[in-house]
Amino acid sequence: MSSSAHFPDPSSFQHQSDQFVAWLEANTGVKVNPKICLADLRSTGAGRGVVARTNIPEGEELFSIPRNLILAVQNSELKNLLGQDVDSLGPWLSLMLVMLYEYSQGANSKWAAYFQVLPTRFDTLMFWSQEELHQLQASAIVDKIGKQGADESILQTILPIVRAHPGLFPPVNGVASYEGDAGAAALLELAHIMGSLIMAYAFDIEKSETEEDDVDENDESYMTDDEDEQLPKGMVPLADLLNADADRNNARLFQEEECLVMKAIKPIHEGEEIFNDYGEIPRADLLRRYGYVTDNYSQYDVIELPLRDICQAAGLSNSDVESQPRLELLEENDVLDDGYVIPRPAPNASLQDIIPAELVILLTTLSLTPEEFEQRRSKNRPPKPAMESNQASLLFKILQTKQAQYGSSLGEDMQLLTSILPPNAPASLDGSARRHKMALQVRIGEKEVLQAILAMLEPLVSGGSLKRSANGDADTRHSKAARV
Ligand SMILES: C[S@@+](CC[C@H](N)C(=O)[O-])C[C@H]1O[C@@H](n2cnc3c(N)ncnc32)[C@H](O)[C@@H]1O
Repeated sequence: MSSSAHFPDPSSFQHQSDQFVAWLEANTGVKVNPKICLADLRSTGAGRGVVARTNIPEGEELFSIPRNLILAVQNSELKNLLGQDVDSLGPWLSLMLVMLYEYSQGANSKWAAYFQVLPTRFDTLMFWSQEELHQLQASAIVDKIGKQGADESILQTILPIVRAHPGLFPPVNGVASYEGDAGAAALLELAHIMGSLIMAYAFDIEKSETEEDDVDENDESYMTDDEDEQLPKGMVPLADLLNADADRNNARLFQEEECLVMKAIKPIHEGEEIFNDYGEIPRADLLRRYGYVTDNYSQYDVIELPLRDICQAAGLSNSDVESQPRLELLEENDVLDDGYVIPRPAPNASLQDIIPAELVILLTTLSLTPEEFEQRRSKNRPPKPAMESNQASLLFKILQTKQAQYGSSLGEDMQLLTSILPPNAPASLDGSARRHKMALQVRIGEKEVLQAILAMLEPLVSGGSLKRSANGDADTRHSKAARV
């Protein structure tokens, strides 16, 4: 979140905040602790946020939102009006459809005042131009945006429903109709706003004990994400106006039987911002899902190595399991992945701490001589994960190749970052400059991880043998090292 540019009517920013709080407090069952307030943090690039007016002790309730005020499928009239099971669309698309419906009702929606404080523009990667995405260079995050899949889901699932019920979904924002290509494009744009709000604002809503546990197993077509649970999603007013901070997290949402309650999990001092937590996510994911980065998430930065790149570095012609017996052996034994994640090494971490065992097994399998591999294959037994010089050399080569794909060095990027943002520059940049800076931060983090792992591998590589690739090319000396 940046500045005014992200909100529909920035000139009424404070007025909208006041109206939102007034609406919220007018709802039965809502409790807002007078020790907190909604603050304008646009000058720091954080949009709205919640701040403590006075000291708050640990454990104190900050606010409580009754379950019936959550913007969710179960609370919207749409499920009664549509004549089809909205829940069956899955957590993402069902909430998207409900939000489209409620947004289209304008002032008649129960959540009209809530929509007024939600942004309509985002810096999440879904909205970056090709030129802006190019700034992320070789980051694996570029392949995870899922824009095409999201477009398809919206056009194939949401658009037909909207077109079949023009009375429920009157076109908004000056659009004449959702028919034709122009109508489809308009709906796509609006649906992406709702999808992005869900991605950055929604909570997974645990069912209360009295509700039936009838969760459907549906595909999450909006996202290419990692969520495997299928809890319904909901927009929780006020709870989602808390910003997040990896180090300064001081509040948590507790899902109780009747209400969702935000509580202080640490003493909070007067004037301090109240922060939620997004978990241990790398800055690349922070950018993809939430559209911002801060340095204190750099501790969670990772480097991701696609299987394709590993196979290429090992001299395989492709990474198709069917045509590569070595991959087939691993697949059959359930130890093959599409890609491998290596975290930023903590101080004093060993290779064993950071290199996933599955990756070491892959490196070992790719380093076997043809004879060794045939032995393994005949027993259908993959090798044990042991990081020796061969594996280290192959990984070293893979990481060097990855490093070269970025197109600029860590040193060059650091210089560029300083030139973009001298120490006394304002905290918030706007538009493309802001995106450029965030892309730089992400790729700097990944290059730092690469450099750190290369340095850790160096002694094993130089003290050990030469590389031995999948085709069994020469191996000279052996040196045992870390067992992973
Ligand atoms: C759940 S909302 C929080 C409320 C939001 N600030 C607003 O004004 O609507 C999440 C969004 O807030 C912004 N955000 C959250 N934490 C932030 C932080 N520490 N610094 C800057 N922006 C932050 C990001 O744009 C993110 O997508």
